[in-house]
Amino acid sequence: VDNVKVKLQIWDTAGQERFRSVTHAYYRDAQALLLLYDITSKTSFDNIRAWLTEIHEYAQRDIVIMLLGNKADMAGERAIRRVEGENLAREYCVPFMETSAKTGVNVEMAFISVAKELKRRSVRRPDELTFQIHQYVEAEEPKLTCCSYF
Ligand SMILES: Nc1nc2c(ncn2[C@@H]2O[C@H](COP(=O)(O)OP(=O)(O)OP(=O)(O)O)[C@@H](O)[C@H]2O)c(=O)[nH]1
Repeated sequence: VDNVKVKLQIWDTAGQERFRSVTHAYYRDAQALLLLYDITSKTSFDNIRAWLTEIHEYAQRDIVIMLLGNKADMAGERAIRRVEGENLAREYCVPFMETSAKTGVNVEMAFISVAKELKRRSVRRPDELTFQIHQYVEAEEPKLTCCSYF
């Protein structure tokens, strides 16, 4: 990323409620979290609030979080409007985008955004323009604004 090597070790944790007690161990020391819901599933969207509350409690305070509405390729079966994802993200002050693991849309963008933000936090030169994940994502997703939940 911008001539700096950023190595990501990616863990895919179980989203199901019955594994909730063990997932703390996975993200307790994580530097970044991609929190996904399925745009065709209201239940998965509704679960995001519980995840965000839990992350707030157990994760590192300066964790980089990104909310992703996945299965964007299934717009015909959409249960959650894009604006609902945007509003939730705004409420918790996290960047948001819709992705598709099937078509790949925004997948690279999501990882690059996180990598850039992690790089910004670890490498700071006085003359360097400060990268801000929200500004970077907002350039792509102009409707986002930020507050300070995390
Ligand atoms: N059409 C479509 N299907 C997807 C997409 N992403 C995942 N799927 C499908 O959705 C199903 C569930 O995907 P998983 O990756 O197992 O979901 P998960 O959230 O990791 O599941 P848990 O680990 O149980 O929490 C699989 O059948 C995937 O092929 C997507 O972007 N588009």
